[in-house]
Amino acid sequence: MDGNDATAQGIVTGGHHSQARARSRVRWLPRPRTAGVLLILLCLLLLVLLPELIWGHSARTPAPSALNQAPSADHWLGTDALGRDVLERTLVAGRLSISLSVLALGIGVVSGLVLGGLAAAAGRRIATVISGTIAVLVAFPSLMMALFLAVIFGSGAEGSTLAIGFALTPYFARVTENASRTALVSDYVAAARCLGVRGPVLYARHVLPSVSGPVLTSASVFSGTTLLAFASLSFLGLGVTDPSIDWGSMLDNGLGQLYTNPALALGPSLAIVIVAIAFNTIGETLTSDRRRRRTVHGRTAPPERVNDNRKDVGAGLGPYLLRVEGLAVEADGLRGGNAPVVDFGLSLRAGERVGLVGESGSGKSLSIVSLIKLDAPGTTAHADVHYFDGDDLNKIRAGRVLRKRLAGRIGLVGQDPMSALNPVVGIGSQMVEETVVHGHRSRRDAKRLAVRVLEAVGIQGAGDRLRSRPHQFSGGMRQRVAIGMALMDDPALIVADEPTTALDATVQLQVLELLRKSTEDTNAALLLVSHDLGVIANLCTRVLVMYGGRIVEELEAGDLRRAQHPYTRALVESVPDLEAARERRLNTIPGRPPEPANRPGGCVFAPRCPRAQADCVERVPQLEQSGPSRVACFHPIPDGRSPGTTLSGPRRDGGSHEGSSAHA
Ligand SMILES: Nc1ncnc2c1ncn2[C@@H]1O[C@H](COP(=O)(O)OP(=O)(O)OP(=O)(O)O)[C@@H](O)[C@H]1O
Repeated sequence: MDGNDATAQGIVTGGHHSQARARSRVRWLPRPRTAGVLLILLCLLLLVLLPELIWGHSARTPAPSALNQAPSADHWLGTDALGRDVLERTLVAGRLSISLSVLALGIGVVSGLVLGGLAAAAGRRIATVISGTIAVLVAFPSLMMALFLAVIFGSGAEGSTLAIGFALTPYFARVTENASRTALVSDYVAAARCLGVRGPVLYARHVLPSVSGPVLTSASVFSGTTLLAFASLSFLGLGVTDPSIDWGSMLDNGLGQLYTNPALALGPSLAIVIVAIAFNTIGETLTSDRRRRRTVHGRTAPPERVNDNRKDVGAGLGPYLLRVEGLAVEADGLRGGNAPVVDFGLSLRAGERVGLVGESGSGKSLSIVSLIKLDAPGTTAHADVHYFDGDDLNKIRAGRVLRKRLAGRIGLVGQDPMSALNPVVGIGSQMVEETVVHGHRSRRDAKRLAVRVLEAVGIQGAGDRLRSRPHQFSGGMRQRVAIGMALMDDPALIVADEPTTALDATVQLQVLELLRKSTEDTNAALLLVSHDLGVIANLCTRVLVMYGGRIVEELEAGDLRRAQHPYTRALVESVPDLEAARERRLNTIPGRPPEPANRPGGCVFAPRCPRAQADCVERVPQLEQSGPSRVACFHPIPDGRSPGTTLSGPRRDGGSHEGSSAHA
């Protein structure tokens, strides 16, 4: 083990306290970016309120003594054909331009919420019609739609506001529909339904709070577009008309004299660009704040994002981060019941750590790569329900669009850090490249971040190690680097596929602690695949047990010793226990899991199961609630009892008799 490895845990833990102190010191200071946005909002507000009060009259009153003057000390942007100061008019026009944009945005948001909510919650036929209509309307460019509607609603401030507002409706409806569908399949909505909450009340109380985040984020992003749409309509003579002024109508006037008095068009053009950038900056900040949580990089997050998934579960707040139902992975020639993965389902909340365990060949790897839309070669995956972080992945076109959408939101930590890192490229370049390619940061920022991440994962002298190649690190350090790489973009989900298999026992512990700390710091969810039940029990709160391509049991990690499925129990009893009597023989499970093509009918585990009975070979048991767990077994072990029959007992089928290690 490397010195770095030996001390890394201490560094990480020690750093925690000093970070906490630093955090408490700066808790009440707004981040520079937030302060910048507040400043922008204040400026916009002043722009809406003050110029009208100060120059409202003079900006509209002709001044025959100063017609068409060029920019000067008295008139910074010159005067127009009636002698009015262009700068004053530009500032006064801001009131209508900004307030009408906000109003149109409000119309778009409210109508989108209603339409999208109906598309998600109405009966199947109505929902299909509304959803289809939204899909068609979204396909139209919003400006074309606004032009079309402006003809219907008429020109002028009112008509153009309604036209632009309703032109935005389909976009907000689409966002609302997607977010509502995610919320509607959540457990807390099911629980509310059980309590008799229905209809609009259910929607307002339990669905709307989940929808409001993405809708508000979209609204801020669309605000820039709305402003430009107003300018375009006024420019075309369909928007604000004399004596009122907005930037679009000023542009309309200015363009006629572009060659004789260019400042006339320059004023409103600059104003549109500056305010559109301001709106988009606000939108971007909201978007990134929503995605980004407090991280090991030292950036901060809202206090409510601090890891506390129990609070989340208890209060039923927020939708799942990841929800998959009916996932099947088919390989060439292996379909239906013989597909490598059949009917896999998983719901994961932000900050939650879930373990996936099962013997080799049970389908763990295929399931997780399909969960994150990285289909293994030669296989195809499809799921009935597949939501991630507010996105319905079934609705996003596979390929580049999907990849771009998921970029940086999922961090993958593989088994072998050597194969995860390019051996001929310095680790700094690899870390920087990923995040720059995702378009999330400039190269310089990414480099600074890489140093902070490496420090956080316990690499000493991180700045100097950026140029080091993977072979210059020990195995444990390489895995730390791989974890650091996965954390670079602040992912919402970390998927770790047997991350400690290639490491020795002491380094394993440090890497697991690092994963725990990283997920706690960032509130990222963790899906951990491991053969080692001890690892899973130590790190995860919930465990999914796979066998023969299916989930056979889902239980709390603390309940593993009371597992009800004979397979899970056999796995648990095969783990050495320091408290158990030394003479106690460890269990082994006879035989080995069948290949997908040779799976028996009925319960796949039946041929190796000491509790199997006639019905087990006739039907496939489905995952059903049994006490606190969900079990797919016709004859589960009653809570607290031992399986009754030795698991290394005689076999019932003609399959292989080579005893497989009972370790998963
Ligand atoms: N491309 C493929 N085509 C056909 N069968 C496949 C393909 N990939 C995997 N399989 C089969 O699917 C089953 C599940 O494989 P998977 O790699 O998901 O298992 P696993 O539980 O992750 O095993 P391990 O723990 O050894 O990684 C295996 O029997 C494997 O042989």
